[in-house]
Amino acid sequence: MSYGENVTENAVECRGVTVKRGKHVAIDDVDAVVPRASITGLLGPSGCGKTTLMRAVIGSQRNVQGTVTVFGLPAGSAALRSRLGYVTQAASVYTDLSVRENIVYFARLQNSTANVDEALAAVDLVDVAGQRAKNLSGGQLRRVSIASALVSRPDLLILDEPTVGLDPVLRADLWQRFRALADAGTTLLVSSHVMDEADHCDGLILLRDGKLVATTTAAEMRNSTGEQSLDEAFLKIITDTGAAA
Ligand SMILES: Nc1ncnc2c1ncn2[C@@H]1O[C@H](COP(=O)(O)OP(=O)(O)OP(=O)(O)O)[C@@H](O)[C@H]1O
Repeated sequence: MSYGENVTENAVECRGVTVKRGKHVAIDDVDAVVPRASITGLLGPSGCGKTTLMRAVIGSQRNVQGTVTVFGLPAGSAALRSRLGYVTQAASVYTDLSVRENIVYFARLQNSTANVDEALAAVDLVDVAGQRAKNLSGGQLRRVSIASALVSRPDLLILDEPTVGLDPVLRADLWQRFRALADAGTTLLVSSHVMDEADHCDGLILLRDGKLVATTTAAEMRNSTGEQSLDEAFLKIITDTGAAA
């Protein structure tokens, strides 16, 4: 049985989702689910539609056909706003403010600053909380963005390429933190164009050219193809499924 087929408690369900951006079909009839309290990787080459699908889940994407439900409600419902955190590829950080002030700002938008320390600790920013954001490294800035989303304690955290450009140590550290969040009950949907990141995910949604290639796991990718390298396994899967055409 494929990953997710028998899960009743899905955080996200996409059925027959198609998104046209201009004349281009960015997402083409995609069915996929994101189980609760787990890490789902949304993987595929650059331009395959990862951001578009995430925006459909957030409810910010126009021209979405098919159905996208989040915690049983239509994507974009007002009742979902406080339950979702979305971290885009571009860091959304006020560089003139300190790290803590950034997090407090986003906390105030949610009417509660109760979780500021918790959010800073979750991404290991406590030691630099007083520093101006403009003096931070790229990896630290990325973590400020994540903390800004975490401060509202979202049930579903959507992260668009959070590890891109980070060194291997920082990448591993971030994945550990994502795992801790999932273990504590948060659902994570994480995009990446790096197949190796599949090993950190409980389940995978593989996309290519807007089409669903497979819903699977890293272990299943290796087993079904006999390839140890996930890049090679992905290539074999798209060849075998005809998605390479
Ligand atoms: N505003 C837009 N108008 C028309 N087409 C767009 C627009 N934004 C994106 N696209 C196209 O939609 C497709 C999917 O883009 P999307 O950003 O979702 O892919 P992605 O997998 O997230 O890529 P990346 O990893 O490079 O961010 C691409 O072919 C892209 O060129």
